[in-house]
Amino acid sequence: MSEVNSPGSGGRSKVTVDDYHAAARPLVEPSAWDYIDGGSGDEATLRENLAGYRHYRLRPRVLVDVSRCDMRTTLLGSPVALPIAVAPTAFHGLVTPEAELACARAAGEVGALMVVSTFATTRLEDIARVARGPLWMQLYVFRDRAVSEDLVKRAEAAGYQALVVTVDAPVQARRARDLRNTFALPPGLAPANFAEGPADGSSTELAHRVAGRIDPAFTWDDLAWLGSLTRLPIVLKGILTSEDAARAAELGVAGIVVSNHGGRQLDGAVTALDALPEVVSAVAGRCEVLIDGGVRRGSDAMVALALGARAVLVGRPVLWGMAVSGAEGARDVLSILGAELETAMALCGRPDLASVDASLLRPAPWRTASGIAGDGILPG
Ligand SMILES: Cc1cc2nc3c(=O)[nH]c(=O)nc-3n(C[C@H](O)[C@H](O)[C@H](O)COP(=O)(O)O)c2cc1C
Ligand SMILES: O=C(O)C(=O)c1ccccc1
Repeated sequence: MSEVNSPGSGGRSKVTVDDYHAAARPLVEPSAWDYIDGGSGDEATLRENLAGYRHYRLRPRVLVDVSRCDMRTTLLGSPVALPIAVAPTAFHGLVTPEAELACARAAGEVGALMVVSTFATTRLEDIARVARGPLWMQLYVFRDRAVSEDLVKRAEAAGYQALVVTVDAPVQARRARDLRNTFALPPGLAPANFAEGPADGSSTELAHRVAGRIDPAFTWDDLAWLGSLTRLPIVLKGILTSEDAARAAELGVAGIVVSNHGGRQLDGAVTALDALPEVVSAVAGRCEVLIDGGVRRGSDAMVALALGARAVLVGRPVLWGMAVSGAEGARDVLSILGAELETAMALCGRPDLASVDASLLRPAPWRTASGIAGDGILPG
């Protein structure tokens, strides 16, 4: 039983990821809350990311021995206890003083992979020191290539096992909440991985100052340069089409994260869940395919796995957990998702990840009837 139980309440107060969402809100400074919770444009894609998981119904099989459900897998060769990983999110210091160290400890305790953001508020070496599970380093490629090169070398030296290059943010989207709030990091908080400190806590319009250093001219042709810097496998995060997925696979990337950046970049973009089948089919097993955006239940993760994802990443929920109770809260959020996935697999008669396949799903009836998607929505 978790320590996050409030004493005398007669039970656990937070048993779902949404419970953490509600509990975190009053604990986070309002402009930081908007930065975390918000999206771009009309936030249509942000909403769709959640709604998209309701487009499927489950086809449970029964009389299968589910006395033990095995959620273990590997991600680019690293063993993990569950196919649910921590997405890279900037500035963990906004939600807990232990910042990324809390997150790394939580991921380690549950045996999950953590992807560390370029804009972490803790040095990547310090995160590696407390980590007990695999770490991947998320990379933005900057106009000043020497800054990115330094990050790559340091990540490799510190034992990170892959580079996750984010490709859906050549420019920062307009996020109305942040613009209205003139969102800035509080004094004393800054990205920790740049020697020269690209933004100090007192700067206004932080996102633009920091994101303005990202090189909008970075293209496919530059990936060879990146590959020449490192022996780490390269994962591209933010792919949403079969065309780009095929191109990535041809270039030999090790993985793809199908993602619309949690509805924070291109508003109106397809959901990652909708894009997943075409990406899986285009790469045809040549690289690993992960997905993120809107996973709030273990059963959501199961749907993504059934559509061909090897793992899902979760972003905001981990931040909510940390806002409530640091490492303990993040661990509880990941544990809740793991327990829900395990239960869903058992109730579907799928005792291991290999048995979580497209036969588990059918489109929700309204979705077929409305003609939004009928034939061809499911792979195979
Ligand atoms: C507060 C916040 C900061 C983020 N920072 C980064 C980042 O630095 N690099 C990156 O590639 N993605 C970043 N993302 C996107 C996440 O990696 C992920 O794609 C998204 O949060 C997944 O959606 P979810 O929050 O619904 O799980 C960020 C997301 C949030 C919410
Ligand atoms: O906020 C984000 O989603 C993000 O990816 C980002 C981009 C630049 C600086 C900090 C975070």
